[in-house]
Amino acid sequence: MGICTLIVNPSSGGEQATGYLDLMRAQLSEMFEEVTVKDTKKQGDAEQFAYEAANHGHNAVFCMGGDGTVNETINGLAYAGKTVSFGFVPLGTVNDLARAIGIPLEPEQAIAMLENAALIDLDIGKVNDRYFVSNVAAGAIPEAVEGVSAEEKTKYGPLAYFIEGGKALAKQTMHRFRITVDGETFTQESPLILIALTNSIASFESFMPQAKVDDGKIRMVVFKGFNLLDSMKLLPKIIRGEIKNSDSVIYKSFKQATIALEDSDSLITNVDGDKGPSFPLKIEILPSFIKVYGPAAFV
Ligand SMILES: Nc1ncnc2c1ncn2[C@@H]1O[C@H](COP(=O)(O)OP(=O)(O)OP(=O)(O)O)[C@@H](O)[C@H]1O
Repeated sequence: MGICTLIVNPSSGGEQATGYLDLMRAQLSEMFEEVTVKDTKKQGDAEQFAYEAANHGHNAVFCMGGDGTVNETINGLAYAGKTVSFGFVPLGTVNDLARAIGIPLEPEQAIAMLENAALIDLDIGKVNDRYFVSNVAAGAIPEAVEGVSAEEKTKYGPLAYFIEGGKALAKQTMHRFRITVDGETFTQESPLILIALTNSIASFESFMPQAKVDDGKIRMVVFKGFNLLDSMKLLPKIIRGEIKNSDSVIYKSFKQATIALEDSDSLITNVDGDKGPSFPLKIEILPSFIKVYGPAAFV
């Protein structure tokens, strides 16, 4: 049966984690001989706990938290470089990876799903020295998202990001990027670059419908500068999942890319919802890097 660690972020998703702990522990006890529970206290704890669990021979690491906790746990496992399965109960505001795999967003159902779960191959990405499971963004929206407080997230959910993101895009702060994707180089002025591993970005499940979690590819959307008319045309395309066909963006799918900033060196990036590394960015795919517990129907 093996042994596992359960990492709990008590602060995530409006502090619900502790309320589901007993249920989760009971479920994991059915699946593993021994369950070690670790509570995070601050940034970096989930990564450290996952790293240690992998190095101490645990067969699986689970976490309960938002996208930040999922990202940290994956980073810990990736740095440990051991074959360890991963599972999670989504408790955040956005939960892009859960949406991508079809893990129920209702915590009790996500826990119950583990009873008959399948292990699903998951690609992960690497941006500079950080790993990611869902997305990397650079430009106006990440700058704005940095300003979204925990209170706003709890109050408005994903809408908080859209309100701030919309305000930022309206300001149209453009940057000049030099981008190389799989050996092809181009430059483009853009207010926003989005890099996606999953179909769901910032909880928008139809953003990139063609993205599969194990297709060995990363997608990049470089927005060109746009006026009000362009954005009115773009929005229905985003909603219908057809953004790649829009004249207002450059769309690429790739395995490896570099993105340099030509006009300044201090643009904020966002990786899986939290602050990411600085430019230049080197991005690559690690195909089917880890196995994640997901609904059997997904396979
Ligand atoms: N005990 C704690 N108290 C306060 N903050 C914590 C604690 N443990 C971890 N953290 C912080 O919480 C961050 C991650 O939060 P997480 O993303 O999991 O939840 P969330 O913010 O509710 O979800 P989302 O990112 O989807 O909005 C970590 O990066 C860490 O900085």
